[in-house]
Amino acid sequence: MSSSEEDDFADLRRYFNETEWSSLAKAEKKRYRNVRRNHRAMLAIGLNSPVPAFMRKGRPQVSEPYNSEEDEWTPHLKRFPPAPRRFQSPTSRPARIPARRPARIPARIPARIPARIPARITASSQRGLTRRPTASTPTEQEGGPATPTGPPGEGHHSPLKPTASGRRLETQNLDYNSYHRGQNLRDRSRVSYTEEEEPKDDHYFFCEDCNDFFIEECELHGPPVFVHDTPAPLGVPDRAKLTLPPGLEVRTSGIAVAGLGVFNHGNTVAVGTHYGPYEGETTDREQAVESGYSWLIYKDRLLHDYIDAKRETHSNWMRYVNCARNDEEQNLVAFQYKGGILYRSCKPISVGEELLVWYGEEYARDLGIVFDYIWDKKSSAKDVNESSKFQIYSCPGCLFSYTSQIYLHKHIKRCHQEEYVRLLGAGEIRAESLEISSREDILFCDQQRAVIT
Ligand SMILES: C[S@@+](CC[C@H](N)C(=O)[O-])C[C@H]1O[C@@H](n2cnc3c(N)ncnc32)[C@H](O)[C@@H]1O
Repeated sequence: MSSSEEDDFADLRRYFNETEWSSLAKAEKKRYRNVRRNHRAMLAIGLNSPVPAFMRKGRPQVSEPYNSEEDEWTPHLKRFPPAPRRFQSPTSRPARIPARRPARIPARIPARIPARIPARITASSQRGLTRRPTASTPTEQEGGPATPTGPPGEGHHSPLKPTASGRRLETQNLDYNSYHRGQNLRDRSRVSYTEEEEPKDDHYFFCEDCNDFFIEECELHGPPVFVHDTPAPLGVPDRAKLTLPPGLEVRTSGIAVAGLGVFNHGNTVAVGTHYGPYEGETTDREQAVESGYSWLIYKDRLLHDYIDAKRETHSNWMRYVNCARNDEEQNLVAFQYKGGILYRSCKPISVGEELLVWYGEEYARDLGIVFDYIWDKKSSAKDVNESSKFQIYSCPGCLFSYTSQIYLHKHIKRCHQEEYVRLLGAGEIRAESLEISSREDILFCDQQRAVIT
């Protein structure tokens, strides 16, 4: 890059003033350009890429040059939470899936899951952390370090981990422990950091248009739009339905086996519309795991609550929102805001369309929810009528279900040997079509036997 190109920072003018820019070394300027280019490239191909710290609005102005390790952690930059995660295609997961463990609670949550408890409990991906210089002595609680030696937060979690706000605590700890600071050969003063929970790490909204966080209002699009619940006294029968905001209704879901769901019957819901908070009773882990209606709410790194909407008398309409089975279907994102769970529309929701949020892969799996493993754009469920055409093929031996019979048969072949042999004998399965390719994401269940290939 020529020096005039280097000095022309029009592309990065949003993020630096002239003084800051001129104080940067050539390599640092190049690096910021690369970071921005990579971030955009990842977004362009549909990957979840947290907005690099220097590109976030509201970053504090600095009086010294930016640290070139900013992408990992820059002490003088305030850290902002990573972008909320969206539906993650099951095909992006490793082919082999751990057997189901009944005690797991999904953090219905992407980690914010909007992280769910392996039964719909998840951690908030909208978590940001700051650190302050101090000595660090790791202590253990819930299997994780109280004062992790490495930085958590954005940019360091695998984008393939399940959670939009639904990351599991174990995953977080793993990330802390496995984090290694990049080597920097340049002179710099070294300090050791103890992690300090940024007190307002769930005080951010996210603008779907700018792909950026904001606190009170987005610079370009203003304050967040909220649709409020209809007030209803706590404890009255059917309270959850009474709280439905105007324009929404509860009726049989377009997903064949899902029970009730929430539909838009008012005007088209614009992108960036907020609902919530999710209402329910604070409960313990055991009950949350059993419920099917709980979210995990992070209070700080080590403490969390479980909010359970099982009782219709003590919850709101959000308990009826079902889980999207694929990217196309998802029109709501769950995230943690000020200690509660909000849903935000991530695409326009037409009249007649069902509201569908992503619970987090693990939680959904624990609930036996069907994913579209062989998602075909041509037959995508764009509306309720189409989605109700889905044929569900359920495994007689476990909870897993598929939208393709051949995938169900492959699952039976893999996990339920006796049933497989029986179906073969009865002529209900034809062995020749059941080769399992390494690219196929066939679920293992806890009744898994020998793998027959
Ligand atoms: C939070 S509740 C949603 C409301 C629920 N449908 C009802 O009638 O009360 C979660 C439960 O709905 C069902 N569910 C949600 N999404 C589903 C999906 N995509 N496929 C199948 N069942 C689903 C599961 O039984 C799950 O335990």
